[in-house]
Amino acid sequence: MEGTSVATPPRVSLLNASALKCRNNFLVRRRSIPGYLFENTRRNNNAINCVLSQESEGGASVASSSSSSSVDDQGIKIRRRPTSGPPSHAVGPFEFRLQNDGNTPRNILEEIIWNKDVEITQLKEKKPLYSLKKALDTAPPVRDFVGALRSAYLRTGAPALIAEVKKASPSRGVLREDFHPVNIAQAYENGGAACLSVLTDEKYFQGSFENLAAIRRSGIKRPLLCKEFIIDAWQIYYARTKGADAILLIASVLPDADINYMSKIAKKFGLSTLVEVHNESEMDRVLRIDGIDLIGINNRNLETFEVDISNTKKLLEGKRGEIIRQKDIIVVGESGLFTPDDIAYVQEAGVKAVLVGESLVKQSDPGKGIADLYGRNISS
Ligand SMILES: O=C(O)c1ccccc1NCC(=O)[C@H](O)[C@H](O)COP(=O)(O)O
Repeated sequence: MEGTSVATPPRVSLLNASALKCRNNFLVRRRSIPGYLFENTRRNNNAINCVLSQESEGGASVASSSSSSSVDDQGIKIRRRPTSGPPSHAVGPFEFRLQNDGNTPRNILEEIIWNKDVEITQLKEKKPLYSLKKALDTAPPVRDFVGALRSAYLRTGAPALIAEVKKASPSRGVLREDFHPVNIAQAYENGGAACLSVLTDEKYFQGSFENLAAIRRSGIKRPLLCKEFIIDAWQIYYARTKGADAILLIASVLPDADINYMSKIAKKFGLSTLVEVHNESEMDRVLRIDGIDLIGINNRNLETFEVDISNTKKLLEGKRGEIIRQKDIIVVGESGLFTPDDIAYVQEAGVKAVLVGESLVKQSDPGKGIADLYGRNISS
């Protein structure tokens, strides 16, 4: 049934309906965001979420964004959710899914985001924003993620290491069977990692928010990046309740207005925001967003899984590199880093930090893996 187009009834987006509701009974103002949200959310939980969703749908953005381009101009190819009708239909014992329709993810990243959309909707039902307030008030203090990277870079003269606690991934399958996140985190800290990245997505990476919380509770001193696919501001609050010190925003998924707004929410909590790009267009977008001080260049194409560390060099050349230096932005080289030559290559390109998962987590002694990766001991 390749390419078969099936007429589907026009779908009244629930979002639009709630947005109307939102406008009728709720004026959204941006004062102290977290406090404001709690002050009003009890009465209008959906209203806040509808505004966030409205922004994420590229609707009228409430948060001011320094980028004036529309969502369409931003070249974002990842669709937030299926575009029409049910994802598939069953005939007797068989389930049919039309090819090339709006309901089949075009790549793994889009599949992850569509799954995340459903997952977060269900989580928000169970734990509405106002219910997180007590957990937020008792969360462990935030640690300076960017400050730790800067200190490590100055101490060692090499790119600071963000070591990733990752059991599995879509591109590489299970990386480590005997996966004990706290032990791995401890080995990373002993080996000289400046910060840690903890995968919290369960379905595609076998991670969890409980891993993040357990590492935070264990006494590990290194700041923690919650490696989650963020599509809704609620996830920022939830990550903080689990002890996150930094969050990840992916430019190929989020419009500028969402990156702008969500990074401001993060800043309200003292969290750092790592904004991840993969190509020149995404880099140019992010460089126009005020207040971004940490940019990750992913050498892995999250749609094709192709990994090429020259991508880091490409995105730091010329004017882009100049702007980054002028704005004192820390750039993190991410993915596909296995040897001292790889580290030297991205450092030469201009990164001051690297994010490394596979080449470390697969080691029987991940701490020793760090010394092998750098060609020397970088622990303090
Ligand atoms: O790694 C994947 O297969 C993947 C697929 C879709 C979205 C994200 C994915 N990985 C996240 C990362 O970018 C890596 O975990 C991180 O950069 C570390 O990469 P590596 O050192 O190559 O494990």
